[in-house]
Amino acid sequence: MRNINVFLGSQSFTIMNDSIPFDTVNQWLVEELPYEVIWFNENGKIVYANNLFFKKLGYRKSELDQLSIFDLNSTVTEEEWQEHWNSVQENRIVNFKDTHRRKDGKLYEVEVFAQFFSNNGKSYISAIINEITESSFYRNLLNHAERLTRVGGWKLNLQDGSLIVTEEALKIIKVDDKEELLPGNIIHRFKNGSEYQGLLKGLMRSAQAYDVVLETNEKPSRYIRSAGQAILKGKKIFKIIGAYQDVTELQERQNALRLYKDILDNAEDLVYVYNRQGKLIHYSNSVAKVLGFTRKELDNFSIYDLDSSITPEWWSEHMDDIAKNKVLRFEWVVGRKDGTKFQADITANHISFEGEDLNCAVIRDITGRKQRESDLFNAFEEIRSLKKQLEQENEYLQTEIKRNINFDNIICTSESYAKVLKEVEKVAKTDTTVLITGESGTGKELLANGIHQNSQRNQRPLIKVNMATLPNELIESELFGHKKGAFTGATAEKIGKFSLADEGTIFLDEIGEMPLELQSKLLRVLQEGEFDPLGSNKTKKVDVRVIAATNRNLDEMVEKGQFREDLYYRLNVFPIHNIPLRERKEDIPLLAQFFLEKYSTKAGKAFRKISKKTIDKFMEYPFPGNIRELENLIERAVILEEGTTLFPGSWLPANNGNGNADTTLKTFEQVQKDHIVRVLKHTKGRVSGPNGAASILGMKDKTLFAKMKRLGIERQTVYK
Ligand SMILES: Nc1ncnc2c1ncn2[C@@H]1O[C@H](COP(=O)(O)OP(=O)(O)OP(=O)(O)O)[C@@H](O)[C@H]1O
Repeated sequence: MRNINVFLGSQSFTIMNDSIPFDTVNQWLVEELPYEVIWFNENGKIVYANNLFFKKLGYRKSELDQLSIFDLNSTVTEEEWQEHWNSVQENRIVNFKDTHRRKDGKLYEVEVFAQFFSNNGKSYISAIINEITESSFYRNLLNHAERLTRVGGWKLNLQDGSLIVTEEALKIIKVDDKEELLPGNIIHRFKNGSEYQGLLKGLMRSAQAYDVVLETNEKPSRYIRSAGQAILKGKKIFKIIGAYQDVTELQERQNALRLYKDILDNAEDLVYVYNRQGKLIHYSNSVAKVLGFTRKELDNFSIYDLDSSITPEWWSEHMDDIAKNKVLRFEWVVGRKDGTKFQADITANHISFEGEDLNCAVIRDITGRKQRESDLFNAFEEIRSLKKQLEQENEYLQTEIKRNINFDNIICTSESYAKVLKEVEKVAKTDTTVLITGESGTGKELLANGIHQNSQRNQRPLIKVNMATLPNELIESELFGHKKGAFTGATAEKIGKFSLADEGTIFLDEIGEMPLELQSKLLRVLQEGEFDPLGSNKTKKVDVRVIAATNRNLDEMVEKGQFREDLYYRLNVFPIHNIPLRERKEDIPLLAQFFLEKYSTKAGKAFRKISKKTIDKFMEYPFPGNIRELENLIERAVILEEGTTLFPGSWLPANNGNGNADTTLKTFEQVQKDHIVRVLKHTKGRVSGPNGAASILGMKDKTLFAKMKRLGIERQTVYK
């Protein structure tokens, strides 16, 4: 058997000459060749044509009998055909270019390889035809594609060392001489040259293909993709071919993408990408780190695995919302694998990627921020409440200052009162509740003040409340405060005196006047240190020292059921009894001198002394209004008299010395009642003002009113 090798450009193939007529395999091969194959006999008649021939020229196979070279080439004469036959017979293979005609008359350029052969005593020409226009078109197309994709090729024949390179390959490597592309030269052009050298060796020695991206040594560097493959002849490596492609732009884009991915992955915020079905299709490293899931778990997760409260309906609406608004921002509680949760701020961005709606959610843990916000809010609330408290304390202190009460000036020379002051000194240092009893004007408030000033609470206020001067219905709100709208007229919130006195002392004057129904509330503060402001369901806690005072007999009131026994015992922990002035008369001269100096200075008078006679008068007088009465008496005298010494005058009480006999027969309350009635008669029923009964009795107006009410004295009746 003799093989005939047919070369077509760079392609080559073999047909087996002895096998005509074909065996099945060979016929199939020729039939399907990508070239037209035609056999002519000596007359130019076509005896065989393959599939491509019929397809290209437009003839049906049944028309083969009528076809000859003259149909294919209308310009050929019979003589020319004969000459051609002879030439092919002589040269065995002839190669030429020609123009052929299709059935529809259209002409096309061809390259023909004609070959002479004989079979069973008959001779034929076999022509293998290739359309030139088509192959040059492909070549052109390839050139364009090479430039477009910046791909250049090379081929190295290992047998003879010959190297073929395309122009684009030279351009990519930026050299003119193709020798520069030889393995020994090219490797120096890349940063990782030794690695590339290894790849080329592997290709040449053991046909190991490669496809890598190399970075050039230039400045700025470029990225060149290099792929190589071996062509084998049997087992022997015969040629190696390869391609270079400049992928700098692509690589830079990829580098940038990698950078973005790195940034995303290492961001503290959690980044998720979900699709419409809720599938988690991308997530940053932080998601696994913060939530505690493994990557394997997350890879198979959907939004429903991460948040069981989400339903498909909700998710679908959420995705619609994001698609409509492009960005949505909201707060959400995010759960971790271990069941713990954190407050998050979520920004959900709509992304349309390859025709799919995606939700890229950036999640920020705002637990710290929330805590700071709440701390700030609480601090603000505290400041607001402290400010209010300070304002009210200030207001209170302002009124106290206006009242001009002497805090430190306790005058004493009597032994009996010195004992009282000793008790005050002892109890002051403790936090014990003190009950000061004694008649009106004996200096109970002064003692309370002394206790507070000498206690550890003296940096905080001493808050005073007089039960007798307050209408019953206001006592509760005055003591415990009220919320806005707690009762008609409560137009604003009011902080009660107990709150104002927090960490300080409260002085509850005339405690005996406290309404029974409120006594339990006071007991609760004394025992638990807590109370509920009017109209509020929020219990307040306070740390207040209580000093109570009364001029009434609480023992008796308890017996009569007018005062709670438990409260009485709670108040009476440390009783201090203030002695009436008539029982410590030795204090009168000193007190009188003290008040003279005080009011003289105030009125701009020259008084320095009190005459012996005046003092004697004082000593005879029982002073039912106690020290306050003495003080008021001197104040009045200083206004009325002139000079440096205070002599007796009309300002002295008229009944001076007379009342003593009667008082022994009557209760003190009765004496008080008689005295008040007498003074009221004297003032013609007037209570207030400089010549009113309160002033003469040395009492505050309100105290006198309260006293009159308690003793059943009616102003009008008295006057009539
Ligand atoms: N020992 C004292 N030295 C100087 N001044 C005194 C003394 N005791 C009382 N006073 C003065 O007498 C006046 C009446 O005192 P205070 O208001 O403390 O009496 P009270 O017992 O609380 O009266 P009431 O029961 O009517 O409220 C005040 O101006 C007070 O300064």
